[in-house]
Amino acid sequence: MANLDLEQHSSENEEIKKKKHKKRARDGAKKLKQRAIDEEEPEHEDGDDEENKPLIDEEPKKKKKLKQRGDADDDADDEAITEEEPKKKKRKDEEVKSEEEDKVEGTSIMTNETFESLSLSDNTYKSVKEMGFARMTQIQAKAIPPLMMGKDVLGAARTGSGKTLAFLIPAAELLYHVRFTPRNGTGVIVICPTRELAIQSYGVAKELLKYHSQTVGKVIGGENRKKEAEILAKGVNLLVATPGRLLDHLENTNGFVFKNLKLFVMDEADRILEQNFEEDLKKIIKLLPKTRQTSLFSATQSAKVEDLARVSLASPVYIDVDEGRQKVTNEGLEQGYCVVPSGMRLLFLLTFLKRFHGKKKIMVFFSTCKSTKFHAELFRYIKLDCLEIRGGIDQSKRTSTLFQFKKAETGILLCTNVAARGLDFPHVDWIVQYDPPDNPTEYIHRVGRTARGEGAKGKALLVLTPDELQFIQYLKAAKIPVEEHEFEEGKLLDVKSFLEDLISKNYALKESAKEAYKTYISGYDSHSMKDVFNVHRLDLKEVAASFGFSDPPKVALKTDRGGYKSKREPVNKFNRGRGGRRGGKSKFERY
Ligand SMILES: Nc1ncnc2c1ncn2[C@@H]1O[C@H](COP(=O)(O)OP(=O)(O)OP(=O)(O)O)[C@@H](O)[C@H]1O
Repeated sequence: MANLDLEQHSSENEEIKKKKHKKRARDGAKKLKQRAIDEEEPEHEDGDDEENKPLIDEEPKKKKKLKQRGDADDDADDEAITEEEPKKKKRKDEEVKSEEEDKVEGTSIMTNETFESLSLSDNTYKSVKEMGFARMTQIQAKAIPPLMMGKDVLGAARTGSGKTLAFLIPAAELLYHVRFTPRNGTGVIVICPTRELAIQSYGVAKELLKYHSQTVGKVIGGENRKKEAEILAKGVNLLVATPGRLLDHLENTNGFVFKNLKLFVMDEADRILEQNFEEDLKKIIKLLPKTRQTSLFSATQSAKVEDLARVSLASPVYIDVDEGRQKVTNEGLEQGYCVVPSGMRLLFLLTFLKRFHGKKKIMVFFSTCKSTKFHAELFRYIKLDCLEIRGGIDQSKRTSTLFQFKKAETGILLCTNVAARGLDFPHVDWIVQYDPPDNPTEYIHRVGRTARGEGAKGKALLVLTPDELQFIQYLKAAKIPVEEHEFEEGKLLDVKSFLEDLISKNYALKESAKEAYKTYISGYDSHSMKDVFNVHRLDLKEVAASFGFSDPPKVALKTDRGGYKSKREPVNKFNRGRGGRRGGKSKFERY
């Protein structure tokens, strides 16, 4: 690798920095070390000490310029950064403000149409009312009537805009009107790409059907297959499933009655059609009764979804709520990016999380399971509480974490893309993409975990290395507004040598860091946008530093040295302006 000069340069800088911040280095390491030992140490108030000062300039560069000229309303923004008032009250004010702004701009996800106007059955209407919803979102107003008329629908609407009820309300009405009983078996199947999303949609379906006599169930990977088979044999009228487990039951569970299926729904259809599920889906569709209603929903669409729609939907109604919008992400979402040299990434993340720990609700995305695992282990070791959702964790633990983070007012969730789609965690303050997404589509889904629902607000931060900066052009081309935040290197926690020392001496952490380092590189190698994320441009010494190593560890790296091809998806009606490209086939399982 031709990085010798850079390495030398960075080590010289390191020396200068070390001297300059010698005292702070000692203090910082001491503090962190102390916290690792002493759990009882109280949290500092915002701004009380060095390490709690904002790491990044939380105002995007552009806004700052405006403010200097006196054009911007600066107080509101400053408040958002140094908020002292209770979180709930602040949210309410923000929601009211955002709703007003949305109305002016005509970009609200809400309509003035009411659920009452739909002439729903009393039992469905009662549940919707109890959920606290009176007016419909745009996708609900547009999709529910045709679905209730028995039409096939291909529906696209931005993240957090109420797609779940858009397909579940017609499903509940259908089962009610055809008087499904457990003896009739399954009348509606909803498939979801992840287990957590299936669990969540099952929860919404149960709530919606709680006054109906029809039964609701779920079959998902990682749960007890035999128990599921017994429940299916008793008759599940509305079934929520992940593709692999559904196929397994369709093929092997004798008592599973699906010959009466009336409606088949694919949530996050574009994700389901990606490589891991496409084969399963083809087999599932072959096994299901041909005369049925079908609908596909997602915030982002792909050419494959269009192809599937062409072959499996009969005269479908195409609904694209956001067509023609100037941006594809939510109004209440403030999106920024930070350029952080590879070797400083870990310190950056640690400093960021320490600042907001106990005050904000934060999701941090990593590219691989092993990297998520390592960071969770490291953070817990140094008493920075966090939760994790990723592959390789027992499903019951994943499920309890899902509900724990849903309920939490504040907290940190480290996760892979397994949490990128569809999950509805209330009031997430920050989405941090520590490892960049594979493409703009994945970016949209990740940031869609915040600013969800009517008038909600949230912030998103993308961490890029200087070599990855070109990704911003792709985001802008996909109508995703991101602005740069400056961060001050001098505000990083000066605990580099403390972490290196810790990791070199703690066997378990060291092994975990090695695995994380290895999979980070192989994951990087499997990026579909090779022009932006080129594994050959990685400086391994710097990468190693971001896993707490002073030198790259000796691990066997399985990277493709044979050159790269960019797998771009042709732009089509549904991906135009919504990411525009889809992740190519991954050689490595990234979550
Ligand atoms: N009519 C409504 N009025 C107000 N809030 C609603 C309404 N319908 C749904 N919501 C709320 O909006 C949030 C987002 O809904 P939902 O999870 O269905 O979004 P989604 O469009 O499926 O998002 P994603 O694309 O991320 O899967 C949920 O908290 C839901 O309870």
